[in-house]
Order: sequence, then structure tokens, then C-alpha cells
Amino acid sequence: MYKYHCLNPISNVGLEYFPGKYENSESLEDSDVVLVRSANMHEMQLPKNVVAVARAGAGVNNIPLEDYAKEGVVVFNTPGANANGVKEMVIAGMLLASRDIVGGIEWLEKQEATDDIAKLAEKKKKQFAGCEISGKKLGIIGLGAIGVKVANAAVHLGMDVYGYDPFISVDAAWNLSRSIHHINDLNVIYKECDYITIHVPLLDSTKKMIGADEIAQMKDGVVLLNFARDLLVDEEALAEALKAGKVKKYVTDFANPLVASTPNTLVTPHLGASTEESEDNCAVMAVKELMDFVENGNIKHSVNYPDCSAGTCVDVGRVTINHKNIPNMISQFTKALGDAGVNISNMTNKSKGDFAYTMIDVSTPISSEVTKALKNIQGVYRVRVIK
Ligand SMILES: NC(=O)C1=CN([C@@H]2O[C@H](COP(=O)(O)OP(=O)(O)OC[C@H]3O[C@@H](n4cnc5c(N)ncnc54)[C@H](O)[C@@H]3O)[C@@H](O)[C@H]2O)C=CC1
Ligand SMILES: O=C(O)C(=O)COP(=O)(O)O
Repeated sequence: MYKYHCLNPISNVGLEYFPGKYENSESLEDSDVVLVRSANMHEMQLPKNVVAVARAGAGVNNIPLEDYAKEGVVVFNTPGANANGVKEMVIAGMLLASRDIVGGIEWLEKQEATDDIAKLAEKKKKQFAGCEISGKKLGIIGLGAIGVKVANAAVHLGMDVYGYDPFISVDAAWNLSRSIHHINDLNVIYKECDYITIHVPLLDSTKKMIGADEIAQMKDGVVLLNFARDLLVDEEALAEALKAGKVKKYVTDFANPLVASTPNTLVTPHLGASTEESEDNCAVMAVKELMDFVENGNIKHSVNYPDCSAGTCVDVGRVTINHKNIPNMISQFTKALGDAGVNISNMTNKSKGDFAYTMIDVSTPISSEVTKALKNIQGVYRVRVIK
């Protein structure tokens, strides 16, 4: 029996993929794996029995990836599973920033439902008039799962789209409409675009990447959309630009005291991925990743370990080792197994940054002494006997 714990509510459509041998545990303490959405795990002490964390979503800035990797805890996310939900919010955000739909609805809600309401509305409507997005220039920073979908949708809506992503994946590039201008210099986007939307992960290198200098370059009356993370933008500088009318609207999915009290902001309560479809997609993907890891030791879509797969074990046994990415590890593993008379039938090793993962299939059973010998090798973070 395996136990999983959910730190946030996770869609049942996903959880139902767990077969009977998995049990939902109310307690983190006795769990083998953890599912999470946006709960902050930075101050959380993970019990030793937890072998993996799956983020049912894209952003992993709420998880201490390196600390967990050093404890041999593999962290997964669900790339692309909620991208369409966010894309639709971005399109909605552009429309809400262009026409005073919110103002019009709020005005109408305050009116008495009298016979002359239609006449009154016709008289008032010019106050809520706006512009269309068709024909306008949209700049997209980050052409990953979300950025690509936004770019393609915006093209279909008649926008002239500029995209920037120095690390674009081959897959993303294949999926991108050919009519998008591929920009190598972010300043072009700042200078040319009427709408700018950011879709990059929050990293040390991207924190406050849109600051006072970037805003100063932007066109007067630009609309900035942020459905990625608030800390990507220097919101103090932005608040000044909003007050001065330099930036027409800031559409953000991340509430904080500053944006909640700044004029010309449209703030939504982190709704980007809050659709039935996105929640189901993320949960299904996260559960499948965890099951494959727990039962086979395979890693797919990890953000702190390399992807590494050996299929299903068809031999007598399988052992997996999370370890430091340093020389001489594999020779020590094979020696420990060889000294115990264990024959290796298949082995795969992958590395990513400072961390590596080795999967070994064997034709003779793995004893607790061999497991102990592997654990004692310097640089080994975790050893799991899968079979
Ligand atoms: N509001 C919401 O509910 C949601 C927000 N998000 C946020 O959106 C972010 C992006 O999500 P996805 O598109 O699914 O991730 P992704 O990983 O598919 O795409 C991110 C892209 O950003 C690019 N990138 C990284 N650094 C960059 C830089 N300095 N300049 C330009 N491009 C850069 C990468 O090359 C990659 O193509 C997530 O990290 C998360 O923070 C994601 C899903 C839901
Ligand atoms: O996937 C992401 O990065 C998100 O921001 C979505 O967060 P959520 O799962 O809605 O708490």
C-alpha cells in the first residue's frame, strides 16, 4: 500500500487514476508522495519517507527544488497541462483592458431596474467605449507552453505578434505560427508593442525583469499583462507609471497590497489555471508521473532531477539511486553489486546540473546489505529498491 498526501485540493479526475493500492492520507508524516498546487513548501520539513512531490501545475517557485534534490526527493510538474486555461485568461485580460466592460457592468448593477434603463444605458455607453485588439501589436516574453498558445490565438484575432524567448524549445518553435515575428532583442518589444504579456518562470535571473528602465522604453498607453508571477515585475516602478498614465492598464493574476491599491489595475485572484479542464489535466498528469516513479522508478517531467526511464522491470530486481553528479559514482555502484555477486542486466544513468539518477536492473535479488553498501557511498542521496 502506498500513501499520497494533497497539500492543496487536487481534482478527483486525477486522483481516481490511483488504483486501490494507493491511499489518500490526511497526514504528510506517513506519506510516500505529495501532490501540491500553490502551497508554499519552502518552510516545510518533508518527512524522510516522502520520495516525490508532484506540482499539479507549471510554476515551481513554491518548492525548494535543490534542497529536496539533496534529500533524494524528485519534484515533478505538469508541463502544458494548464496552458490553455491561462491562454484564455490572457485573451480575456487584453479585452478587459481595451474596453471598459467591467466599468459598464458595475455601472449597470448599480441602476434601478426601471422602464427607462435601456434609454439610460444608451446614453451612458460612450463612457465605457474602448478600442479593438485586432491590428494592434502584441509582445510576448517567454514562448513556452502558454506563450505559444497566446501567440497563435492572438494571430487569429488579427494581432501583429512579436515573440521573445532565447531558450525556446524545439517543440514550442514547431508549434508557433509562422506569422509571428521572432525577436532577439527585448527592447524591440518594449518600444513597438501596444500590449505586452510575460510568460516566463520566476527564477533569480527573471526576478524584476520588467523594471523602471524597461517601462520607460514602452509606448505611452501600453497595456501590461502578468499571468506568470508578480515578482517578475518591479511593481513599485509600475505603480508610478500607472499613476502617471504611461501604462494604461496592468492586468495581473496576483493580488498583493500594492496592486490592490493602485489605479488602472485589473487584478484577478490567481485564476489562470482555475478551470475544470486545467485542474483535471494537471491532476491526471501529476498522478501518472507519481505512479510511474513509485512503481517503476521512472522519471518524466522532473524539475530537479533528469528525466530517466527504463520502462517496466522485467528482471528479478530494480534499484534506483539519486546521487551527486560527480565522477566515479557508477563504478562504485557496480563494484558494490559485483562484490555481492549481483549480476546487472540493464543500467541507465542520466544527469542534470548537480544531480544524477541511476537505474539498475539485476538478475539476482538485492539484499539489505547491498542496499546499505550503496547508501554508504559518498554522494548518494537515496537508494530505492523498486523490485
Ligand atoms: N496564472 C496562472 O494560474 C499560471 C501561471 N503560470 C506561470 O507561467 C509561467 C510559464 O508557464 P508555461 O508557459 O507553462 O512554462 P514553460 O516552461 O512552458 O515556458 C516558459 C518559457 O519561458 C522561457 N524563458 C525562460 N527565461 C526566459 C527569459 N529570461 N526571457 C524569455 N523567455 C524565457 C523558457 O525558455 C520557456 O520557453 C510558469 O512558470 C508560471 O509561473 C503557469 C500556469 C498557470
Ligand atoms: O501552474 C501554475 O504555475 C500556476 O500558477 C497555477 O497555480 P494553481 O495550481 O492554480 O494554484
